[in-house]
Amino acid sequence: MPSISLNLSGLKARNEGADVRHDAPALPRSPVQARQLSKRFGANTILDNLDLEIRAGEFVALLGRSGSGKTTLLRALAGLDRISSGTLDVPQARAAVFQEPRLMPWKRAWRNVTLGLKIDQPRERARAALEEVGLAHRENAWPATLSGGEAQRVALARALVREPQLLLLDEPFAALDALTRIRMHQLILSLWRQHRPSVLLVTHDVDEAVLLADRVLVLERGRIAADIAITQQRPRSADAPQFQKVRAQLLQLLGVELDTPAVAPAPETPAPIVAPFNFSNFSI
Ligand SMILES: Nc1ncnc2c1ncn2[C@@H]1O[C@H](COP(=O)(O)OP(=O)(O)OP(=O)(O)O)[C@@H](O)[C@H]1O
Repeated sequence: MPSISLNLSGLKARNEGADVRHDAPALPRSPVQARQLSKRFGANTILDNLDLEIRAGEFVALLGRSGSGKTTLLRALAGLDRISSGTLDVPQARAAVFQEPRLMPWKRAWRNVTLGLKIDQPRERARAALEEVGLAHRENAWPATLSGGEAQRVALARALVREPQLLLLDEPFAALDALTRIRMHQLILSLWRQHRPSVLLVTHDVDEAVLLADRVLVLERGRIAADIAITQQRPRSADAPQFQKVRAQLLQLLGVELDTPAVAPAPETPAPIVAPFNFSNFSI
């Protein structure tokens, strides 16, 4: 699998120009391999000698408290930011979708899909990608006329048209309403099944992670603190005991106290009207 190998252990390695190579390894390798990866902003170490591997076609979700460095890691994998030290192997063919669709408002939907690409028959390719996300009929729409979900599907089509081996998703469903989010979950799973890229999904939503991923990672203090395989068959029900067990485990890892009363209030005490804790759609 073609990959760029970046050895960015400081300025020296970069200046020597020996840090980018195209590998043709004898053994099949995981498309994403990070070893001892660190990212510092000034005196702040955000990623601290982190090791990460994502196998071909694997769907991985990344959870972590706010500020734990999830986006920093995703941006490094996307090649948007340089790492401070360590090694990082990522496929050349990669694409990212963010919480905001980031469409150019002065370009029609289909032009946004192929923006920056030098390809034959761009319009046909854009149309095919838009069709995959159910938006072929909106190919001529201006971004301002699209709903939030539609705009996010255009962003997804823009990623798909690049035929990524690695698809990076940074909370792409967070700004959508609950119903649209459910539809987007179904869409992303069906696209993943069809194209089989490796996926890294950054999310705050524990349920979303358990619903979609093969593996859920928890980022803490700059490293992967937990790596949990989700073995439940898809489609997954959030009501299944298996689902609830993993959810509880992840919430505990994320430091969320589940404050459920062990004993019902005595009958003579006026019971406060409190809605039962609803695990569904719990996010951090
Ligand atoms: N360009 C930057 N310059 C300085 N500090 C930064 C920069 N980008 C991120 N940081 C810091 O790195 C830390 C991690 O940020 P990051 O956005 O990766 O966290 P996150 O886990 O994605 O957070 P959230 O869940 O709230 O989106 C934060 O303390 C942030 O302030």
